[in-house]
Amino acid sequence: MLRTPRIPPRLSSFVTVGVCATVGLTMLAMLALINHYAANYASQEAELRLQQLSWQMRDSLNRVVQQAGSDVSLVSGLSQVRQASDPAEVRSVLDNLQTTFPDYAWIGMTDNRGVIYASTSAMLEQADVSARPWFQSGKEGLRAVDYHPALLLGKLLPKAADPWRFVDVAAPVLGPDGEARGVIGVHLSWAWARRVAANLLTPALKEYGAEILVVRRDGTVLLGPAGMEEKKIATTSLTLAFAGATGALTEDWADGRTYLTGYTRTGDPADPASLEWAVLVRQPEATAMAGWNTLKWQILWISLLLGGALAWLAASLARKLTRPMNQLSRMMETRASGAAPADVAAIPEVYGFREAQVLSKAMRSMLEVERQHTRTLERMNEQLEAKVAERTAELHALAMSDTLTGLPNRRALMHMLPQALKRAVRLRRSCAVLFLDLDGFKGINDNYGHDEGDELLRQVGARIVATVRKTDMVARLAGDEFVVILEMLPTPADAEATALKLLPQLRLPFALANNVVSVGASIGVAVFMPEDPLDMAALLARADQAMYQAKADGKNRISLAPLAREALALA
Ligand SMILES: Nc1nc2c(ncn2[C@@H]2O[C@H](COP(=O)(O)OP(=O)(O)OP(=O)(O)O)[C@@H](O)[C@H]2O)c(=O)[nH]1
Repeated sequence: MLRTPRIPPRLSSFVTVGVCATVGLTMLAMLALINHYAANYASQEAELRLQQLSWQMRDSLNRVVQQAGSDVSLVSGLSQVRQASDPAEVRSVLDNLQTTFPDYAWIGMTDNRGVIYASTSAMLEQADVSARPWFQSGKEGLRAVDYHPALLLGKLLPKAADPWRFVDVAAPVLGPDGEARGVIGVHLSWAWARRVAANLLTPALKEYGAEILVVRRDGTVLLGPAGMEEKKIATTSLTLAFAGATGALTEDWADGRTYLTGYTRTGDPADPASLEWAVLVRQPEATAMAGWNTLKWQILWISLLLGGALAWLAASLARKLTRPMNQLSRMMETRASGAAPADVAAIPEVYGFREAQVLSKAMRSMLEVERQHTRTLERMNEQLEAKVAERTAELHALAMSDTLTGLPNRRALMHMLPQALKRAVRLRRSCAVLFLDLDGFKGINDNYGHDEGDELLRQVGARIVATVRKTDMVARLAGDEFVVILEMLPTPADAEATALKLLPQLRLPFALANNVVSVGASIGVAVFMPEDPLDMAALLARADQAMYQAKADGKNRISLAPLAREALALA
């Protein structure tokens, strides 16, 4: 089976596809890398932001609880409190302390039995709080008591937007003798924690759905989004925070959404004056990554546009780079197909790049050399043809002429006689053949030698030519035989007249090299009439027979052959 040879792709297609594929693959690789690294980066950035926010919240909570602890320690150490004999003295100190930090909702001092001895605004004085955890733990030393709703004070304090919730800090009061005198306790309004959270959550963070949660070890949300407070949660971030870790992660929450969550823990488990809470700052993943998603689509579109532009640029560049090669290859194809350009100018001189320039120059010079060779060959061919024609003419002349006399020979006669006959028919003018044979020529040869005989033949030929008209043809057949063709005869009798004119001319003496000789001639005359058949052989035969007749009649005379129609009649 014949296999069609595979046609390789054009250089421009090859380069264009190659460059476009490279650009495309590079763009895809870049997009994949950008997608991977930038998404990771965006996610890490968001997580770090949430983690930092949780740290800020943690630090603020720790600071306030510590501050409360310091304040309680300071007050419990004051001599006015330790040696107080009048509740008013202690109350004035406590009121002063409250003014320094309005979120101290209530500060009070008990006696050893747990009865309020003095308090801010004398609120709850003489009330028994011995069962309250802050009193119980405060007797032991500086202690913090976790978030709890207000019991007794809830009714006494002014109404607030949220129900009163407290965090308590308490410390024992020792008399000058070192004996316990009671406990000082501070009820820290939870509003403070809400304010800290509100301050940390900037409008931008709120807009992107960031939320701060403060959660107790049992999972109860102390502070958080509406609807979640005082409800329990259980998340990985919560577990990690209470395990003492801090960081951020992506996790699913009970509401079915995925959040990025920063987590940390407040307080110090070894310090009873501190409070342990988990601080979680969460943001829905969709909003946290919204900026990145927008950016991703922008990058994708820009990449596509850039890729398209680059591919177009690459294709244009490839076309520009390969155009010179294409021009050259097309030109070579044209030449190879045989439709060669006329000259060197048809091969363009290309300057696209060095290789193409070198190639085009080489091709131009090759073509120039080829053109010169062709011209030389053409010239040589012309010369050869001219020489052949010359030689052919010479050979033709040689073949057609008698070497001794230079007159046309038998071959020439055979060639020209038919033409003469055709002319006679065409022009309706008769022609004639004189068949002439010298008389006594053999004797000249025998007596004076062959050279003298040759000379005689030359002079006889010349004399016949000189006697007849220039338009008449004189040929030497062989030996001492000559034939004269007479054309355009006005009448058939003119042939006889010419023969009679020849006889005396040939009888005149011939001056040879060494001798002067005289010969005669016998001439047979045959006339061709325009209506005669075109039979050259018959015409010659009639002339020949007439010549023999002249010989037979005594030589040195003419003999007229019968006309063709007469000869036919005789036959
Ligand atoms: N010198 C010379 N002689 C030739 C040439 N060709 C033929 N001859 C001679 O010419 C002679 C011709 O013979 P013939 O025509 O019989 O001789 P002739 O003496 O003319 O006889 P008739 O015709 O009967 O008068 C022969 O002796 C040939 O040898 C030639 O080229 N040169």
